Order: sequence, then C-alpha cells, then structure tokens
Amino acid sequence: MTPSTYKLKHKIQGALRLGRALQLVWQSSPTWTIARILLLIVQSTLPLLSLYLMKVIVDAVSTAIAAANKQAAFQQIALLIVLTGTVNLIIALCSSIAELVNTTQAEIITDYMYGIVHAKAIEVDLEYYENSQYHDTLQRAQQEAYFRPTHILNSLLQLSENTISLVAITGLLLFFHWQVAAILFVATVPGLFVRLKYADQMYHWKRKRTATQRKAYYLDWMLTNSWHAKEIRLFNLGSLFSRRFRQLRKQLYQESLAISKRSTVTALVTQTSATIAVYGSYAIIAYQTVKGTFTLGDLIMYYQAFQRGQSALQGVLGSVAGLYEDNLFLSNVHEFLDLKPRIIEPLHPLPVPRLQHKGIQFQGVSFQYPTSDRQGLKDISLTIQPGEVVALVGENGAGKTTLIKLLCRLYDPTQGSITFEGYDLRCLATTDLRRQISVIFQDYAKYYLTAKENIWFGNIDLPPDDGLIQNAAYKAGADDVISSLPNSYETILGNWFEDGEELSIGQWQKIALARAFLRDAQILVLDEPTSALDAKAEEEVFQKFRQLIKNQAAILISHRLSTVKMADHIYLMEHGRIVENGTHEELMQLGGSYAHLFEIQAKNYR
Ligand SMILES: Nc1ncnc2c1ncn2[C@@H]1O[C@H](COP(=O)(O)OP(=O)(O)OP(=O)(O)O)[C@@H](O)[C@H]1O
Repeated sequence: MTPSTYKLKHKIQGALRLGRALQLVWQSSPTWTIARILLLIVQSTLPLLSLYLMKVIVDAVSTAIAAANKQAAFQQIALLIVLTGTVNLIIALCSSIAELVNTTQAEIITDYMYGIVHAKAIEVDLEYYENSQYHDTLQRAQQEAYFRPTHILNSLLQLSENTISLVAITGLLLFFHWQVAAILFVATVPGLFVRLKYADQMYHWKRKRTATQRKAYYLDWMLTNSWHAKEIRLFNLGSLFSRRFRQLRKQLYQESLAISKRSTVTALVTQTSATIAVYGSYAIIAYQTVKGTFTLGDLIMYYQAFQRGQSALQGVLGSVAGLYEDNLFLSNVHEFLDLKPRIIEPLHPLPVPRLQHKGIQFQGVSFQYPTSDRQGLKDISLTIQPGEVVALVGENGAGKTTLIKLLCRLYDPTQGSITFEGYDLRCLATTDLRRQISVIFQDYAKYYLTAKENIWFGNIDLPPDDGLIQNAAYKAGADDVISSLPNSYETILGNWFEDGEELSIGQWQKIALARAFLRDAQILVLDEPTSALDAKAEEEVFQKFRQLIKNQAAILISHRLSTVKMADHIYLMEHGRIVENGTHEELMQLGGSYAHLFEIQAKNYR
C-alpha cells in the first residue's frame, strides 16, 4: 500500500469511527432519530422512481407521436404524468417534514450536550479552574460540543441517502455504459483529497490558536462587562484593549485566510478537471443517441442519472470528508469529557463524625499547587476544637486561603494529613465533608438573583421559604439592607437584570455572610468576612460571634488584628509556615511579629 493510499484509508476509517458520537445522538433523542431514518429511506428511494417514470413518459411520448389513436396514447401519458407528479409531491412533503424534524432534533441534541458539558464542568476539581490548559480544553469543547453531534448525524444520514442513490444509479450506468460510470468516479475523487487535507490543516491550526483566541475573548470580555467598566473609563484603557483585540483577531484571521486560500486554489483545479470530464461524458452520450444506440428516453434518463449520480457521489465523498472533520473536532469534546477529577473519592466512604474531642487536626501538612514550583504550605500542624474560634493572620500570600482550600478538600496535601475527629479527610465523601463546612471566601460569589436566593444557596436542603433565611440575615446584619429593598427578600440583586437593585460592596458582603450563617455546618470559615463592613457593623457581628457560632468550630482569616483579638487561638503565618501561635495576650507578651503588627495597626487608630 502506498503512503498516500494508506493515509486515505486511515482517514476514511477515522471518519467512520462514529460510536461515541452516535451514542450521544441516540441517548439524546431516540424517537427523533428513528423518524429521521424512516424519512431517509423514503427520500432516497422515491427520486429513483421519479427518474424511471420520466424515462417511461418520454418513451411513451415518442411512441405516441407515431400512434394511430393519439387520444388513447395521451390518456396513458396523462396517467403517467399524474403518477410522477404525485411521487414528486410526496418527495417535497418528506423534505419539508425532514426539515422540521432536523431542526427540532438539532435543538434537543444541543440541549443534551449542554447538560453533559455542565455536568463535567461541575464534576472536575477546582484545580482545573486554576489551570490555563483546562480553560483551553474547555473552550475547544464548548466550541464544538453543541453542534458537532448533529453535524455527524446529518452527514451520516446524507451519506446513507447518497450511497443508496449512488449504488442504484451506478448500477444503471454500468449496465448501459461502464466507461461513463468510471468517468463519474474519477472526476469526483480528487475533491475528496482536498477536503480531507484541508480538514486536517484546519483542525491542527484551530487547536494551536486556542490560547490566542482566548486572549482575544478575554479582551472583548473586559471591554464589555460591568466589572471592568469603571477602571476602563478612568484609566482610559478602552482604546488600548480594543487595539490589542484587533491585533489578535487580525493574526487569527490572516492565518485562517492563508489555509483557506491554499485549499481554494486546489479545489478550483480539481473542480475544473471534474467539469471537463462531466461534459465530455455528455458529449459521448449525445453522440451515441445520434447514432441510434440509445432512445430519446434513454438520453434524458442518462443525463439525469449522470447528474444525480455525480451529485450523489459528491455527496458521499463530501459526507465522508465531513464526518472525518466532525470526528476530528469532536475529539476536542471527548478530551474534555474524559477529564477525571483528581480528588479521589473513597471507595467506601465513612460517615462524617460529630466533632468532639479531637476536632480538626492538620499534621505536618505541606502543599504545592500543581502549576507552581513553590510550596504554598510548609509543615503546618494545628488543631481546631468545636466551639473554638481560631484565627489565621499573616501577610498577603502567606498561605491562609490555601489552608482553607485543603480543609474543604478542594486540593489534597502533598505531605501530611488533615483529620476530622481522627478520620483522614480522604476517607470521607467530599460532598458530605463539604456539607459540614460553611465557608465564605474573600472573593465570594454575587448571584444576580433574589436576595432570598442569595442567602438560601447557603443551604439548599432547606425549603426556599424557610424562616431560617431571615434569621441568618439578622445574624449577618443583612436584614436592614434587605428590608430597605423595594421587594424586600424578593428583590433581584445586581443590575444585570430588569428591576435589579445594585448593592454596595459592604452590603453584598453582609449577604454573603448571611449565606454562611444559614448553613447548618460543624465548621464555619470566614475568609476576610468583614473587610468591607463599616466599623459599627463589624463590631455588631463580632460582639455576637460566640452566640452565632454556638459550638461550631470557627476559623477567621483577617488582616484586621483588632477583629481577631477575640479568637481563642491565633496562628501567624509567613511564607506558608506557622511562625507564631497562641492567644492574643500570649502573642503580645512574646513580642514577636504579631505584637509588632498589632502595635502598628493600633498606632494608626490612636
Ligand atoms: N491556584 C493557585 N495556583 C498556584 N499558586 C497559587 C494559587 N493560589 C495561590 N497561589 C500561591 O500560593 C501562595 C499562598 O496564597 P494564598 O491565597 O493562600 O495566600 P493568602 O495568605 O490567603 O493571601 P491573602 O492575604 O492575600 O488573601 C501565594 O504565593 C500564591 O501566589
């Protein structure tokens, strides 16, 4: 086998490896798929009947010209015309129904694919979202997932339809004139090569360009979203970003144009040779008819059969090339769907115990982010008991949030272990563990939904109207904010949607705090919970803090040392390590970094 034949065989095999795609189609819409197959059978056989009837009509007309009883001869022709018209009407009807079925099924498949992509996006760990390669993979999958399976189904049905027509027409042509059938094939094959080659080039280029394209999307997003709108105006960044966006788009467009140009030139050459071959065959058939080898009916049937044969063959080859291309691009979706969460769930998870004497223990925990070459946490050992308030303090980047991410099992430690009442976190089901932790990160989410839902999301096991929602709002000092809104708890927050009410940053923070308080968890983690609250609101939250947490274990992260003073135990972190720990008084007595920091902050208030 020559290398090029081998390549072609390989590509055709690639095109026909359709198992996963068809499984997706079938799972999403089995009834619609059956409907389309039935329509396909009708649509591919009826045109042949119509073709044959045409030949019979022309031959009947030829005979009728010489017939003695023209009236009787015409009656027979009229009957044939009615029959042909009816067949063509059915063809048109099927085509309209097919269009309806196709559009509906395409929508159903798209929705199904959305569901699958969303499920995977939820399933993968946070680690993926903190990794740029994942975002490339996700983007490629999103670009292809919603339409490729439908494309594959269409190409496959077209392939079947065209193959049926082609087999019948080729049989017909071979029977009459094998050379003409041979020309039909030879004229169409080069086009297939061009499409396969082009598909390969496009696929590889599109994979390579994902990062550039994401950069362009990012600039576009910055230019058009509300989060950046303020700074873009004040720092006059608009034209700079817009210029960068245009440069990236130009680069992408020029690369794609270069590939398209090459393929257009090649396609033109193959098209020209195909056209010469086709019209040459027409001349042969016309010559044979003039010589009397064929009847007039044969001539018309030939012309039509040749035309349809050629379009069927082009359709077959086009579908093969299309399937090859679709399969190539669908591999982007498979790549995404094949991602596996790296947090391994225990085979036989233990029930999450109640925190009693052992509490939560970090034992010699070290951790390095997979994308970083520095250790984020180094040899951390600490204990948190129920009813105890523990504070983590330290400069930016010291590792405080990272420690919380490990506690929530968003990552596993690289060394050491974290135990929950003596059980390693890796022995507990992550969903059960996370149900026991109520955490509000400093970059908490703002949901542009009702105020009530913003709080309810803290514990969706409760009914959406539960009275505890208002209770949580009260604890966080958010009740006043909410009652001043036009529709109270039913007011939509943010200004993305009609009738939405935008809140101040501190007000949003109170809502987030209420969400944390609603969760019926054993551990409460507040990462910079009051950084945007006014002094009075902060004072109120912390005054009733002990009451609020009851016998929950609480972890507070804060840069305001006046806030953490009330904690039972304070850990000062530096470069991923715990460098000092004790009560506020102990640390002040120690006269180390904590005491120094506290003095600096206190001086500013004097
Ligand atoms: N997803 C990540 N991938 C790689 N490195 C990270 C990631 N998140 C944080 N880091 C790094 O880990 C270190 C600790 O970050 P962390 O967010 O835990 O600090 P922090 O003490 O909470 O800081 P801050 O007070 O500013 O919130 C920093 O050096 C940071 O650059």
